[in-house]
Amino acid sequence: MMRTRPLKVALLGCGVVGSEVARIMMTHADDLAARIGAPVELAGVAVRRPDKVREGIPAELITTDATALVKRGDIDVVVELIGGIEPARSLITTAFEHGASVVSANKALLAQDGAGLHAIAEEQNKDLYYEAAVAGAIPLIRPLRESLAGDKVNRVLGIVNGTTNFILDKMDTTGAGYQEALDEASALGYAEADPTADVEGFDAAAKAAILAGIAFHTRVRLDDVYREGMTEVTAADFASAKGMGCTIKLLAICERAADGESVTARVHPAMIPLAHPLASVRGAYNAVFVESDAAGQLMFYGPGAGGSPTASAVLGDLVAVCRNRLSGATGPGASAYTQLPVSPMGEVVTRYHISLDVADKPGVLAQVATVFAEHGVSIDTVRQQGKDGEASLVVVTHHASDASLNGTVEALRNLDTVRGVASIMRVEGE
Ligand SMILES: NC(=O)c1ccc[n+]([C@@H]2O[C@H](COP(=O)([O-])OP(=O)(O)OC[C@H]3O[C@@H](n4cnc5c(N)ncnc54)[C@H](O)[C@@H]3O)[C@@H](O)[C@H]2O)c1
Ligand SMILES: N[C@@H](CCO)C(=O)O
Ligand code: NA
Repeated sequence: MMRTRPLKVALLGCGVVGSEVARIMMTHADDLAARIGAPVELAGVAVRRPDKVREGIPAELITTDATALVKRGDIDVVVELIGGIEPARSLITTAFEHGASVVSANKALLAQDGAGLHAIAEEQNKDLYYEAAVAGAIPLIRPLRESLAGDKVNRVLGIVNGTTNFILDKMDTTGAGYQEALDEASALGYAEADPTADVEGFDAAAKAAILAGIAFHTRVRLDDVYREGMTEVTAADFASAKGMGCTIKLLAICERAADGESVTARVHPAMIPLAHPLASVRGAYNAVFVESDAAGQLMFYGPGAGGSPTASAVLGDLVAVCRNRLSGATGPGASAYTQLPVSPMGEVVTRYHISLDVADKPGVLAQVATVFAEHGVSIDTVRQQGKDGEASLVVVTHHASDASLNGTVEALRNLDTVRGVASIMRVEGE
């Protein structure tokens, strides 16, 4: 039976995502009410610029006082779409303290203080949902938190940032320049307010922290995630990748150690074979593989950024939280009981593609090979191309630890015959 008293929703932030959430709430009000079992009413919208025209949103709902809105006491659900750490954190905390549950898309905040926010939500017996925070529209948080709650996840690997995938895809397929592609991603609403978060890998690292925490039932914070952005990836790197039958993607990789005693989480550009499904993830799409004991390998794929796709995930959470309010229940809270340590990047084992500029004279190849051997890094292939007395040497290794690889590269730099290390890139997906 339909309850007639509406559930009241406060929207904080009416930008790319917030405006789409408001639009869908208005245009799909009847369907949402039928699915929830009660009408949902947009009770207030906190904005920074009140004079901006916001089609479809009654002017009397607009306020610049977000704190007063979350303190009203009659709000059932606060939807936080401001982004950033403050005032988002204080507003969410105040919302819980004044009786509301919270839906957020704020990965930066959740990666920094998810545990603290979950603790307050639990204390107040309220929900904290954030499907939109990782991989946009793709259902990923809920499958990990609920569908896979009976399985043991060992690995989560994928593309979790739409902006950088869009840029790398453009650079690879159209030869577009980095800045041109970034400007287009920003105009399309994919990039963060400060796109440094995207291109330097902070956004993907925040998502990796959230995913690793949920997947391995442990606590992983942004600072625990090894991070390299994609600003240094060049057209020459793409040419090298092509030579190897690969392309380059910015990957997030979260792994449980083989002995099960620790985990790692990392974000960096990597070469992947063109035949790998991640190679054909184009534009702002995301794709994530989850590997678990019982299920085996699962792949989640879909739009990873943009107003409308992200709003889809927010609305899904809103419906779930509203249903919980009506039934007097709360959804699953934080699960960090395993308390596994996060190992440093040096312990990660993977393959490497190293491009060196060397002198083209007898014995150089042997010298270089000796350095690899001395550091216990086994070489898979070597390709040499001469150019005017100098040569370019491309070495692809077998699996080795990041620490051994770093030691190798440092020693190579000290060889007189090595003029420079042109690029080092990890090779994944083989
Ligand atoms: N755009 C996407 O594709 C996407 C996807 C997933 C998650 N997210 C996340 O969703 C959130 C919102 O992203 P967005 O793309 O809509 O950003 P946006 O910059 O377009 O919107 C944020 C809005 O919040 C407003 N705002 C800032 N401080 C405020 C305050 N104190 N009170 C009221 N309003 C305030 C800003 O004026 C702006 O309009 C962020 O956490 C972002 O990381 C975005
Ligand atoms: N800026 C983010 C938005 C989605 O989280 C991205 O490009 O993936
Ligand atoms: Na998602």
